[in-house]
Amino acid sequence: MECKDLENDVCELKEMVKSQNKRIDELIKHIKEGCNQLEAKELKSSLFNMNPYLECLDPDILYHLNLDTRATNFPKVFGDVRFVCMGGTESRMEQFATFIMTEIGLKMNKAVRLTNIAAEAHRYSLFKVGPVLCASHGIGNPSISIVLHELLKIMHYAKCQKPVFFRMGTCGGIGIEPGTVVITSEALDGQLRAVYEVVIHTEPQLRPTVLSKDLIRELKSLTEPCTDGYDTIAGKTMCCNDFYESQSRMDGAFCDYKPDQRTEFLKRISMSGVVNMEMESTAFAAITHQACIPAAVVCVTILNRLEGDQIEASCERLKDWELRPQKLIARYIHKVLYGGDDTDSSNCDS
Ligand SMILES: O=P(O)(O)O[C@H]1O[C@H](CO)[C@@H](O)[C@H]1O
Ligand SMILES: O=c1cc[nH]c(=O)[nH]1
Repeated sequence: MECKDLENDVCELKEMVKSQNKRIDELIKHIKEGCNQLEAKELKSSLFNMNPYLECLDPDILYHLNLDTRATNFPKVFGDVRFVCMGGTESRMEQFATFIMTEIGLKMNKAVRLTNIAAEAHRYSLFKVGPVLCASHGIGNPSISIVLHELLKIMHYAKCQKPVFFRMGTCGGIGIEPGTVVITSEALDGQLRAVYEVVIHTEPQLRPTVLSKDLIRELKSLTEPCTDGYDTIAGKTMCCNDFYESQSRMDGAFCDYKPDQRTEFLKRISMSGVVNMEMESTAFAAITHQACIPAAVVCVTILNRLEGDQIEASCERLKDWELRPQKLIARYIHKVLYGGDDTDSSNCDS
């Protein structure tokens, strides 16, 4: 390489570092200041269809997160949140919070651990890293729906602008290599309907499960097939209300069907485009859609259900696989924060 080329490269690199540092400084300033109080007074959150009776509550107690609107200044503490990342377990979300901190250029003393804001409630975990809020949601639609209600109220009270929600999970793959990452294109319930059923006053209400097509496209564009070393695909997800019978496993405590019925079921759903099964995507998609929040579900397959029911991968392998959805979502967040991208999409039109 010529000296001149080298000099040019160094100059370019210096410029890049300078501009990144500037963005990081802006980010830190924004976090330190929280929401400008004056601005916050005039602003409303960008969420739609919120409960009109919330205005009557003073305080509103977010019981499962150990937060209340009188004790916490929501705009100040949560006003800068732009990304809400959710996953089943507390340890995954703490790990992601620590990972995303480095990814977005924030630092913490190595001897210090992130604080779980919701620890005292002993239900879910909640970690805040600058504009990223990380929450665990437990197992199943009822569990994720409770924490989603409370997270949406946080966004609403904090007057958050255009937050984007992600679920990063594990799942059973249907006919795909374990370790594959699946971005959900459609979230279907156990009857293959693109709805989330909520029974209110004994009547079932069917709410559409709509995920952001823009976000799916954007996430797909951030995969690096040649260097990632695994596939990332988009496909339909079946959301089941149970891990065993609803997912047609033969290894639950009860089993009223025969192996050939299991095979027929898995092949049938595979033929209809289902590539994976998990347990929260319909509630996640419907609830975020109801508030017009763009959202995406990214799960790693930890077994191929056409080959068995038991999860036989080692703990090390599972840990490594769990990182895959996290890396993709981190790339998205990094791009939005530093790539000059705009998250200006809502989840109401598709
Ligand atoms: O890995 P998480 O996010 O918990 O997701 C999947 O794993 C759990 C079952 O083991 C269900 O919650 C399912 O949706
Ligand atoms: O098979 C699986 C694996 C993870 N999560 C599920 O719900 N099912």
